[in-house]
Amino acid sequence: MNSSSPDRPAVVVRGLSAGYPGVSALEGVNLQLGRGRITALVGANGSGKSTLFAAMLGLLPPRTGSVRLFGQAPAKARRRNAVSFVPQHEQIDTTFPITVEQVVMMGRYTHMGFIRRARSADREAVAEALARTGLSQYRRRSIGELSGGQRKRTFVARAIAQQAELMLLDEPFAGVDRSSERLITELLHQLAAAGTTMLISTHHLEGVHQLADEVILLHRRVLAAGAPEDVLTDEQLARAFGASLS
Ligand SMILES: Nc1ncnc2c1ncn2[C@@H]1O[C@H](COP(=O)(O)OP(=O)(O)OP(=O)(O)O)[C@@H](O)[C@H]1O
Repeated sequence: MNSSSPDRPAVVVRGLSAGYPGVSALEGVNLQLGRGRITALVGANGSGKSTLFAAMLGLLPPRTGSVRLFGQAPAKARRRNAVSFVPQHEQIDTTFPITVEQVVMMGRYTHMGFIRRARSADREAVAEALARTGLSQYRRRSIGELSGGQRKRTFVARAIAQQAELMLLDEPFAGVDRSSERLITELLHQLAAAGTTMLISTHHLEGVHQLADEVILLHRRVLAAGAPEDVLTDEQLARAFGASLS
């Protein structure tokens, strides 16, 4: 069985420790994500969720341990367009003069050559992603003129247009209205049914049972992982949200 076998996990993280000068954000993290599965990443503020995404994207080198995406190092997996990322709201510069359609087209850059000329397949993928996220009529709008939910949908549309096998979503439900939340949840289920693997960080615990096949409870280390009903118990949540990070 090679690393591209459908039976192999999409993501394998082993003994991962990572952080910043003077900060140990992740310690000895082990996890696996099954192909076509939706996994929710749950943890208190500062528990290391965004750091885990950065390590999985190859943006933060491990201090110890390893991350393998489809058997490859993150940078290599990204070069072959296997990973897309939906950032947190705060990571987006809304003053940048760029339209919804241009943001979504960015999801196609890795499909284009060095010159980045959009072909009909790129334009079709962008039009489809805009339609699936209900944004077709906003395509010429600047992202600074959108509501929080519309802006989040724009970045989900960019990830859809990229057609990657693995999607990482950092707080896709933060600051979005109920209708955007329902639309995004439904879309993520459709993508998973088509084989996309997803890791989704969320503070929105009530929605996790409807959203995810599995949950990882993070508190610098993995406190628990498994089915939502096994992981989201009062006792485990108290450990994750009640404990200090020292
Ligand atoms: N660029 C950075 N430089 C220094 N410390 C950082 C940096 N980014 C995060 N940290 C620290 O690393 C730890 C983990 O932060 P991280 O952002 O990964 O947590 P999080 O679970 O995503 O939090 P939140 O839910 O608030 O987004 C925290 O102690 C945080 O203060």
